[in-house]
Formats: sequence, structure tokens, C-alpha cells
Amino acid sequence: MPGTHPLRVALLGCGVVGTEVARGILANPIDLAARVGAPVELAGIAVRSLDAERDPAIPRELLTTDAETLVDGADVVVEVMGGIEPARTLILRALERGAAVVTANKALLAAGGPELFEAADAAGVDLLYEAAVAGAIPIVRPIRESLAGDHVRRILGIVNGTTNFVLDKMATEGVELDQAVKEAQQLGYAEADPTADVDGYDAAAKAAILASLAFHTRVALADVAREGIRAVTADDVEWAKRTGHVIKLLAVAEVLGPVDDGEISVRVHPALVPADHPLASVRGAFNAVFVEADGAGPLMFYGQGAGGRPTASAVLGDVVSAARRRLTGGKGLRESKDQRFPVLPPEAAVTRFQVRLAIADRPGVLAQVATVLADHGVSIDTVRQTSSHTHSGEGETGAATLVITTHAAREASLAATVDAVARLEPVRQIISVLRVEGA
Ligand SMILES: NC(=O)c1ccc[n+]([C@@H]2O[C@H](COP(=O)([O-])OP(=O)(O)OC[C@H]3O[C@@H](n4cnc5c(N)ncnc54)[C@H](O)[C@@H]3O)[C@@H](O)[C@H]2O)c1
Ligand SMILES: N[C@@H](CCO)C(=O)O
Ligand code: NA
Repeated sequence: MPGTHPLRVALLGCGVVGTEVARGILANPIDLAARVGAPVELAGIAVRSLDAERDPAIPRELLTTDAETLVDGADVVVEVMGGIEPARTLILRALERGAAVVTANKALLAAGGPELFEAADAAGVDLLYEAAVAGAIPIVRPIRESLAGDHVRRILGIVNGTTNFVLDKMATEGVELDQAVKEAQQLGYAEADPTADVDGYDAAAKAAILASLAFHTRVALADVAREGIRAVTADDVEWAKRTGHVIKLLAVAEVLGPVDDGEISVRVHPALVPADHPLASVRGAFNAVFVEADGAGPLMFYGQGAGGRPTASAVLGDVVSAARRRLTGGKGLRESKDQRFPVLPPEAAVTRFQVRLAIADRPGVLAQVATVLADHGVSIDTVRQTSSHTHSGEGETGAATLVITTHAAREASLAATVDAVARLEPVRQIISVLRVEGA
């Protein structure tokens, strides 16, 4: 392409993802130029320290600690340094100067997306973020573009690889959570401080992004009800198996009521998923997003949600897309106008539940428990009782485990029901309350 002005890419951050993005841009310039329609030049890489040890494929002369100057000369800015600041300020600076921005930073998008999207709209440039949700899996673009003419009803996502690895390990090896987390750390999945993964913050940020896209509504991190996997025990995992389920940490985003005038519920929590649901087969650190849309029906997107090369694949796809649009003089893709669906408070969410409780094993106890549920308007789907002692004649002979699965109920009704059941004299313990999704 003689005479074509090269597109200058500024890379902010050279960690796990940044290194692979740089390698991807440098590896085969002729191929990349053919895809874009013009040469793509890696103008520089902003780093914290020039002396840190790096992959030998990264040319040292590209490194700079002056991110501002690098941003100012770029056509496309790739932000893969993470965190809120200085990422936010640098992205705003890039957008204001008319550069397209590609980011993998879900924490920043969930915390301050509207400000960034408004800046991109005002400048008429792209702000692309395929890598921010479920890494390599194309899910942002399919929801934003391919499903733009359909109505998405519900999204169920396994969007955190670390917790899926941990829950899978617990299911296959019967180990407790702490041991599975240690193994995830040894394998490099979980951070030294695994809080963002284990307590569901990472998944909640992704849930906010997915819900915003799917429902054309701004959903902030604060709107997402969040419960991590810390309370899940090996016993819960074993009982899940016995009742034909697996436990997954799910990001759930759904519309309740009419699709053009409904309310949305966005939440992250461990859930029992029927063993025959496609999400149940997502093993190890893989991710998957199950989407239900009015016209399309069910769709499943599956793949690697983390790791340098997989995440860089999504980043590079966005770089090529932004670069192509720039070359043709096209304006950046706009976000949909805000439809302002109200976001329901957590207690208004509607799900099915499985309650496991220890009861005195004597006549009439099941009826007592069932009456409490009926009094609260919570309908029972199935009941399973397992005695730990055998009956001999009349009266109490031991303890039993009761597993009750309900039909869909409001979270608030269920909480009140469980409180009332716990107060019944023959109820020894509420062992666990888990939501059931995908049934
Ligand atoms: N690693 C993954 O699997 C993955 C997957 C999806 C999305 N992401 C997102 O991609 C981003 C990067 O993740 P990562 O795993 O590569 O992290 P990382 O910690 O390996 O890399 C970040 C790099 O940015 C550098 N950095 C931080 N602040 C800087 C500053 N002010 N100036 C210059 N450099 C700075 C750090 O020194 C580090 O080298 C994050 O937003 C993360 O959430 C990562
Ligand atoms: N910590 C995240 C990385 C990708 O966002 C995970 O385990 O999925
Ligand atoms: Na993705």
C-alpha cells in the first residue's frame, strides 16, 4: 500500500495482555495491513518502568513512561493497564483528541462507562471493549450488533474463569473451596488476593456491561446484586450432584415483564444449574454466555475468558475494526440511546430456590414445613427427604435432610419463608439456600 499513511497504535500497559497485543501487532505487519487496508504501526508502549524484565519480542525502543505524549500522537489507543486511574484520564484524553480507544478494562467500564461513552459519542470515535467481557469470546459485538434487531430476554453467563475452575475442582475432586482456590493460584488463574474473583466483583462488572448492552440501559456496578462463592461447601456441591445439578457462579441479566416496558434484574450469585443445561458442561477455567432472545431463541457463546493470548485476540479484533473505520472516515459505533429500564432491587428478583434443611425425623414435620411455604405464597416443585436413621414404630427416631425445590418466587418472599421455617421447632438447621437457574 504505497503512500498510505500508517495508522498509529499506542499501547498503554505491557503486562499479561499488553505483551500479547504488542506481539500480535508486530508479528506480521503485511498481513495486518492487508486486513486493515493500511499499514499499522505500533507507535509506542507506555510502561511504569523501562527496566522491568520483559518478553524479548518487545523492542525496548518502543517503551516510554510518558503515556500522555504517546496518546496525543495516536490514531488508536489500546488501554490494557487496568485499574481506574490513570486509565480513565488517558482514555478521556485520547477520545477528546479524536483517537479511537480499545480497552479490556471491565472494572473501569462498569464504574464509569457513561462518561467514557459520552466522550466517544461527542468525538464521533470508537470505544470498543470486546476483551472486557469473557476474554476471547465474541459476546460484546454479537449483543451490540448481531442481536441489535432482536429483544434479549435473559443472559446467563459463566464469566469468571477462576471461580469456574474452583467450583469444577470441588465437583470433580470433592475438595473444599480453600484448597481449590490454592490450586487455582498455583496454576496462575487466581491472583494472590483472589477477592475480585471469589467474591464476585469481576463477574459483577461483566454483568453490568452485558446488561447495559443487552437492554440498552445504563447498568452500573452498584445496580448488580452480588454474592460470591465463599460460602459454597463441598457438601453443597455433593448435594447438587445428587439432585441432578452443578453449582456455577452465574452472572444473570433479565427483563421481567414486557420486553419494551419491563424491569431488569442483574445479579451475580452461585446457582444450581441442571446437569443437562449447556452451561453445566463448561469445565475448568472456560467461560460461556447463554443468551435467550425473542427471535433468535437460545444462543451459547463458549471459549477462553482469560489469559494473555485469548484476551489479546479480542483486543486485536477491536483494533482492526477501529482502524478500518478510521481509514474509511466512518464515525465510531454509537451506543444505543438509554431506554432507562428500571433496575429492580435485589429483593425483587424472581428465581427458583433449593432449600436444604436438617429436621427431626418424625411424623408431620414435612407437612409443617410445607404449610409455612404455602402461607408465604411460595410454591413447592419437588421435595426430597433422606433419613439418616430408620424408623422403628411411633415418634422421633433421628434426623433427616429435607431438600425442597420451589417454583419461581420473589427473593424477599423466599427470605421471609426461610426465616419462618427456621423458627419451626422440629427444624434443626437451614443448611443451605441456593438459587436454581436455567431450569
Ligand atoms: N489477564 C486476563 O486474562 C484478562 C482478561 C480480560 C481482561 N483483562 C483486563 O486487561 C487489563 C490488563 O490485564 P493484565 O492481566 O494484562 O494485567 P497486568 O497486571 O499483567 O498488566 C498491566 C500492566 O499495566 C502496567 N501499568 C499499570 N499502571 C500503569 C501506568 N500508570 N502506566 C504504565 N503502565 C501501567 C502494569 O505495570 C502492568 O505491567 C485489565 O483491565 C484486566 O482486567 C485481563
Ligand atoms: N480473573 C478473571 C480474568 C478475566 O477477566 C477470570 O478469572 O476470569
Ligand atoms: Na469477549
